[in-house]
Amino acid sequence: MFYPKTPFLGNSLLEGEILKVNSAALSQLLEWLCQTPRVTTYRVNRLRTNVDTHKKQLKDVLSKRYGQRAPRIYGLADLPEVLCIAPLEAELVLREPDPTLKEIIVDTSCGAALLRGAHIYAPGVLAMESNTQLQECVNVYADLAGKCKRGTTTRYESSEKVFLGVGKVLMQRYQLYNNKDEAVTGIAVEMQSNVSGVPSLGDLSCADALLQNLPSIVCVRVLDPQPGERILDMCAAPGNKTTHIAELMGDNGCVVALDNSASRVRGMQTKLNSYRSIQAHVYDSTKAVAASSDAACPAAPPFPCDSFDRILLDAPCSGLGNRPQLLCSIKQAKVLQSYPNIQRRLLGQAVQLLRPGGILVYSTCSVTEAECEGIVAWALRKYPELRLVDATPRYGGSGLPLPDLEATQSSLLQRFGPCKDIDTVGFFIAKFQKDSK
Ligand SMILES: C[S@@+](CC[C@H](N)C(=O)[O-])C[C@H]1O[C@@H](n2cnc3c(N)ncnc32)[C@H](O)[C@@H]1O
Repeated sequence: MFYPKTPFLGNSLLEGEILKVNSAALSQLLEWLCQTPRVTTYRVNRLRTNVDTHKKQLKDVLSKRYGQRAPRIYGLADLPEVLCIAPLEAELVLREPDPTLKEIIVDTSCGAALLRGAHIYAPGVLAMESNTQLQECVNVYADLAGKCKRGTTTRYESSEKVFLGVGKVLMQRYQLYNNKDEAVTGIAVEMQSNVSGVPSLGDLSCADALLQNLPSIVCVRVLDPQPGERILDMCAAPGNKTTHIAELMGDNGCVVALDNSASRVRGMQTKLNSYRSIQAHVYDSTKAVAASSDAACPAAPPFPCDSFDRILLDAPCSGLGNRPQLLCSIKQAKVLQSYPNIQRRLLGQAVQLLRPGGILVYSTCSVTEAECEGIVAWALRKYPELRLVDATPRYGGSGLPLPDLEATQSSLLQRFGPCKDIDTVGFFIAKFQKDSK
């Protein structure tokens, strides 16, 4: 069965941008990006509930679905708010399509989500064969070639379609494609099983617990927010790290959440409203430093220099760490090359806004040297007042070596990449401290 070994379908120009110095590690990285992280993680909101109570609720859901063979739920030593769901036993993992079933085709981003346990939402369905009935089981494929037209009624033949699993149809063709006036929403196909072995449960996020990638959880732990502090989250939407910051502070202190996308800030507002410590603003963080530093610290941006105890810069990035990537949506090298520029501008503002002795965490869900270690090397050159501190708790590996980053420095960084001990998305975390004056 065909399965990609690179998300770039052999676009060597783009591949060459990813690891320019550590190019020997590239082919392993590309293949790893195409594979699915098999452990599911939820972050429990311990301001609202107890982890054991939530574990029991998850256990009930899994037992109802898988009976005696329900996958294990377990915690992690340094992250008491985390619950992990193990993958299914090997015998329960689907390998081949059932030749008696009809087919549906989904786009590659929908395909990636279903490999991580999601169901299929209506916009992701490209093709459904005629006469497919409600409740009928179908083989689900992703279209890597990008040539399947939305609404196709016949079987889509392509050497670049990838079998992903079997699902039960909840919406028929006319519901998916006949309504030209408004976008169709909701679950179109409920997955029964997939080829990755991640339980197909859909997103069980609720006010008590959030489905979140492990490195994102580790990132906020590395920031180590403390009750009563003033903390800036410079690129906050959809607010998943912001709420974690507030939870670790016991909702006691001030978390300023900025994002330059009005729609994304609107989208996270309801979630943030239940935390009294969080204030969100639509704002361009490349302009977050006030021209004059005379005034007392205002409630809204721009802010005077030295205003924050800790800053999280979870920067806009290429997103190349997301897994699985069946097909990368970035097609041009210049798009990849554009990210370090905005990352440097945001980091420059962060250094000014941080008080002496304060902590700055820089993170990306990317794996390119330029967006990760390259930014750290640049920051250490440009801002002598910054020094690296160990990015703990440590679940990922060290940073990659670069000519202008000493080995002792890269060992303080945390990079989530191909690794035998932990199977998660690609991610990068650097922790800096600003010298006390
Ligand atoms: C990686 S996402 C942040 C994810 C978020 N920290 C979380 O964990 O939920 C990057 C965000 O940066 C925002 N962004 C991009 N440029 C920005 C800018 N100049 N100022 C503020 N936010 C920006 C984007 O709108 C996007 O929401």
